[in-house]
Amino acid sequence: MGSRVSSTAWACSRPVRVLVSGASGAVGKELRRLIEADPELELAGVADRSGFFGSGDQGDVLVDFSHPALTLRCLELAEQRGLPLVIGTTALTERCRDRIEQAATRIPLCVAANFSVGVTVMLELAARAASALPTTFDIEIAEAHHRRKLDAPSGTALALGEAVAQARKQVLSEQAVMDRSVRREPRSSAEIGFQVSRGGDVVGEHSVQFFGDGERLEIVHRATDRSIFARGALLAARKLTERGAGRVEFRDLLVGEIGS
Ligand SMILES: NC(=O)C1=CN([C@@H]2O[C@H](COP(=O)(O)OP(=O)(O)OC[C@H]3O[C@@H](n4cnc5c(N)ncnc54)[C@H](OP(=O)(O)O)[C@@H]3O)[C@@H](O)[C@H]2O)C=CC1
Ligand SMILES: O=C(O)C1=N[C@H](C(=O)O)C[C@H](O)C1
Repeated sequence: MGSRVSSTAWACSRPVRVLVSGASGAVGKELRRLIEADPELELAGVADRSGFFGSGDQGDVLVDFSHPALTLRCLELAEQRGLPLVIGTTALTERCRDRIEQAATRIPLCVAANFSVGVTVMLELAARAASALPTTFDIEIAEAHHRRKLDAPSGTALALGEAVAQARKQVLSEQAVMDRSVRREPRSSAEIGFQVSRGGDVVGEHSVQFFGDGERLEIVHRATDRSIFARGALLAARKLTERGAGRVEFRDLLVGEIGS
């Protein structure tokens, strides 16, 4: 994936300059490591809690894996400078989401809760299973992450919830059950349940379970190396530098990179 030569790099015969937001974080470190190892990429500037990009940081694309407060500043900067923007940060606020819609009319944008190839395919498999199985099958989504993670359920778990809800023509917010301990009633088949585990150094695990009578179908993804997210985001970054304004889904940027 990462070894492909981007047409931008050829056309400009210089590396693609990447601004990294959240550079001191776990994914930010992976991004910096991959950029430094790739002659077609150059680290153009960094931002984290202690400082934002300077006026001298001239980039071709901005990649953000940080916190919604920093994401908002990245959206403002990208819009001001007309920079393509990749957002991996999860638990985005309504303000961020509104700003994303606004920015997408002016700059190329890719926002995904999970930049791994495996989860991108899993989202499609989960939707397919939800529409293929009878609606009597009960859906539960489970996720586990490292002890440092702030948001719950993960952005990926919520995206999986959206995928299965849409496939069943449901609205996730009306069917999501986050805490069963406050309920004293049998489960309805329309519910979509969520379970969250936090501990240790788990990179990220997600499962969608379809419980029938006498059978259970499970779709599981386990991330064991955080570089998968950074690699996917840098692929998106290169591709965005070749596109015009508008929001694009990560799965659409993978066309031609992975199987159909
Ligand atoms: N889409 C995907 O594929 C993936 C998404 N993620 C998401 O990316 C984000 C970052 O994850 P991860 O790298 O593990 O997190 P870390 O906690 O390791 O890093 C967070 C980064 O954001 C900065 N930051 C945190 N809070 C603030 C704040 N209030 N204002 C400004 N900057 C802040 C930190 O700066 P400092 O170090 O100075 O505190 C750090 O650079 C999360 O939202 C996570 O869910 C994670 C993995 C994959
Ligand atoms: O915070 C993390 O680590 C991760 N966050 C993303 C999410 O919230 O879905 C993706 C991945 O699972 C790792």
